[in-house]
Amino acid sequence: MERCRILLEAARIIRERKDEIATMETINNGKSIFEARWDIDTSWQCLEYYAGLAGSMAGEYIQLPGGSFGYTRREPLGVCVGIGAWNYPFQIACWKSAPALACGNAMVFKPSPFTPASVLLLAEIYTEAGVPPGLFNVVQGGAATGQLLCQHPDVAKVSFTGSVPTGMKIMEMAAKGIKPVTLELGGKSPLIIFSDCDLENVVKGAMMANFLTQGEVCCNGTRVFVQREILDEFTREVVKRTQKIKIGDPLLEDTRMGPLINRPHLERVLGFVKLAKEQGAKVLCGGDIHVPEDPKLKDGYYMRPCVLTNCRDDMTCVKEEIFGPVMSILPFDTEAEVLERANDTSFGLAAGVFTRDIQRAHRVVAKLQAGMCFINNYNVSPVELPFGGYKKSGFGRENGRVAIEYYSQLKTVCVEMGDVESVF
Ligand SMILES: NC(=O)C1=CN([C@@H]2O[C@H](COP(=O)(O)OP(=O)(O)OC[C@H]3O[C@@H](n4cnc5c(N)ncnc54)[C@H](O)[C@@H]3O)[C@@H](O)[C@H]2O)C=CC1
Repeated sequence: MERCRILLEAARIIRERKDEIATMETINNGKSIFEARWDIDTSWQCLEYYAGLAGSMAGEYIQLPGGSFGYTRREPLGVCVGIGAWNYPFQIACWKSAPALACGNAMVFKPSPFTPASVLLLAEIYTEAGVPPGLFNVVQGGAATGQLLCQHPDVAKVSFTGSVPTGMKIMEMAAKGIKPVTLELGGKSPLIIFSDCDLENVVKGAMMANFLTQGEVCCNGTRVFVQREILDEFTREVVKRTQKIKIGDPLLEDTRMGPLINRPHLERVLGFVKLAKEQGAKVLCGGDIHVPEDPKLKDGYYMRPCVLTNCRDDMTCVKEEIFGPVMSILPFDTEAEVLERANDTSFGLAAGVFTRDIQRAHRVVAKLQAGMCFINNYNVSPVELPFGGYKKSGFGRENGRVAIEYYSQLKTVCVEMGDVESVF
């Protein structure tokens, strides 16, 4: 209950300082202030959720013959390391630290060197809320710092959010110390749109699945499979709305897309668009640099969100994670065909299906190889629901009740009520 009270107080302070934290996050990452406020909301909600669970963690009592019994205790792991990506800096730190602290662990958190700032506010807030000194710590640095943390003999667990190649390295390092890991890695998720869908909702869903945080979202549904009957109508509408996205100074209220994280990443994303064209895709809009009218923004890493058509499943833009605002539209005819194509990837983070046919919706998600499936929506992230991947998108879960299992260990106690029966 003490952990609960402190986490609730931290959640209250985050709510109170929401605008300040969101502004810091926008400067940190480049996402629009509008979106940054959403991130801060899911952050304090996460603290509230685990505050609620902190006081209710319990073991099991198991009866054994002869009056003997066993019971289990859920115990903390010790010092947990959190390593974050740059796309949701504050939110990632909350999604990792809230269950870690609720379970009685300490956490050392290392943000991405591209977004070092906002997590310091979280550390300040935890201290103000009453988290004892040393229980939540921020260490700045890049890969070398991350490696030292993973290899440290006093570290009991590593929770990582980032790319697949780094995830592999983390797992290797953790293996040497037999440490459990949670890996939240990348994706190339399918969004399947059947012709019986509600078109207005589907267009909104496809935009949400592709263009939040400049498209730098791990669970984005970037392979948009559209049933052929509605292909033209959907494409027309999605292009029209994509062209209307307001790009510019992310601190302005009406901006919906800010700059990408840095120049090398912008060039990488533009490189994917160039390669897509060379491989035969057609750019229906965007995919090039955007220079805002405001002269002080002229060197910013802005690009216009891109919709690609004429795509094939073997193209690089359809196979690899771009991590930028690039949507690939892929026509399909039948349910069986689209399921096979949707699952034909080494990733498995998320998937979405839009249809008015309730039986089909559940039949399709049951067959999708993805840890997070959406029916008739996309990229909503209630903290009550577990989130995490299948296949190369990682394992372990964040959020939801199940995350408790990833930040605690189970002790079994066997109690004898009779005499010891010995064979000796
Ligand atoms: N599944 C998920 O929940 C999410 C996944 N991602 C994935 O993350 C990627 C983009 O984020 P990045 O920051 O570029 O990923 P990254 O893998 O380069 O870096 C992530 C973090 O790991 C650290 N790091 C890098 N090398 C390390 C090493 N050898 N040992 C220990 N730590 C190391 C970095 O400093 C950073 O803090 C994308 O591929 C995206 O899909 C991003 C956000 C959420």
